[in-house]
Amino acid sequence: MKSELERHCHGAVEQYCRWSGSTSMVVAVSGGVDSMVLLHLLAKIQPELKLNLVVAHLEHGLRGEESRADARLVIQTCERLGIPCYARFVDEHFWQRQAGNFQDKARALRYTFFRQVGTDFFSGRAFAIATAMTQDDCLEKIFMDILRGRSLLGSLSHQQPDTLRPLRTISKEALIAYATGQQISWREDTSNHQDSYLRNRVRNQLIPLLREEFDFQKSIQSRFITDMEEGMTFLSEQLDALFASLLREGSLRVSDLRQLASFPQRQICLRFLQHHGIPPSEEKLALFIRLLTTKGTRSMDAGGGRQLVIAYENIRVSDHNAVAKPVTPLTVVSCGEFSLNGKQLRLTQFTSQSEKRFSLPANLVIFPLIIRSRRPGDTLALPGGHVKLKKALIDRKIPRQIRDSLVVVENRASQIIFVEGIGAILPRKNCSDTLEYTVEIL
Ligand SMILES: Nc1ncnc2c1ncn2[C@@H]1O[C@H](COP(=O)(O)OP(=O)(O)OP(=O)(O)O)[C@@H](O)[C@H]1O
Repeated sequence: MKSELERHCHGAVEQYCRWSGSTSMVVAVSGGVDSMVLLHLLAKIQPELKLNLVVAHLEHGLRGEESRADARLVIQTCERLGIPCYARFVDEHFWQRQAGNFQDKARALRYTFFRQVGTDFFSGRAFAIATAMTQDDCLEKIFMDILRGRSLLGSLSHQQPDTLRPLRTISKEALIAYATGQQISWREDTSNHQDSYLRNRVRNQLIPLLREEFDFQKSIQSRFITDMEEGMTFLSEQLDALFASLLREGSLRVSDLRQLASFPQRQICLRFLQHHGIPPSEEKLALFIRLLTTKGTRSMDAGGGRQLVIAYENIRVSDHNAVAKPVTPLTVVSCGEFSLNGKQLRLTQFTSQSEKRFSLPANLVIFPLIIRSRRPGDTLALPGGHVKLKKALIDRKIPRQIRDSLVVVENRASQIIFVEGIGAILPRKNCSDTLEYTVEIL
């Protein structure tokens, strides 16, 4: 007979697997009661739902013997349950080199590690990260975001679609009762009792004070909170979809952003920075939004040697170093993957069309091909007639700064058959041959 908690977990995980189409999971286990219960619950339902589980534990290296004992408990429990476990031990000196909010840094480090474990263990196949966030954690997060003036979109929406939180409607009290009843061992993090972090002060002082006046169980389950959660999740998904519809070959149009109201405009800018792996900040976002209203070619430093460039009303991110770095000419006699000044060109003998992959008919792929930068006088044979490459790049609104670094592919008959940023150059609309090639810049 399954207990109520087991039934709940089974239902939540089954629903997630059906929705995502994947049964592979990285279970984030800290050794605390919440995640130890999650681990046992998932181990219990593993055979029925055919789950592929791997555990990830990050030892922050800040609580000496205490945190090493947490890691040992997680590793030993996994051995007993027959679940593979990856533990990463962080050197305490690592933290001395880190500036900014420690809790935010630690969280970012944990998620990078969880994703790395999943990518390695599941060899690039889709997987979810399962964490043991509880109802109490949700409430704490909402309070913290309000108090710090942060967007509630993060704490109230179900966040990234690759994250599973089957216990988010369960109280910590219920998890402790389950762990005690099932004799599940867990570790107490003594730093949770120290009030040096805002989160602990919210947990240890603010919440108990409010608990005297309010029934939290009722508040969390209230229509108001569930409406807010569902509303924020819906909004988040809509914004993701809007962003996906506006993004073209990694860039956005200023005119599309200008049409948006201030909230969605900010959210799309935020997603654009995240899409390019640029850590967003209030200052970067403010500058980005200011650039939308100025004229001409403009740019801002995005950090990490990268630049956000707006040219011809097209917004893209470029590498400082890659700007105008010409391609060293290369002659190729077969398909393959070729390194060109920090970029890779892949030429394969199958058809696969997508935003970044371009099909070339076999009658144009006459080896040897020359891969190079543009040259003065380069001309493209297009269905409407011959066009100077320079003009085609201007028409395509490709910024001047990057034109010399674009990859151009020429065949043995001295015909240009591909230009990065433009795509395949086909002289006739329908010039496909039976055998096709695919060219792609990575
Ligand atoms: N050191 C750790 N190693 C592995 N997993 C951890 C670790 N710390 C936290 N977790 C996982 O993250 C869950 C939530 O922990 P906590 O609320 O402290 O972190 P959070 O990152 O702010 O929360 P969330 O990611 O769920 O929004 C834990 O229940 C556990 O599943």
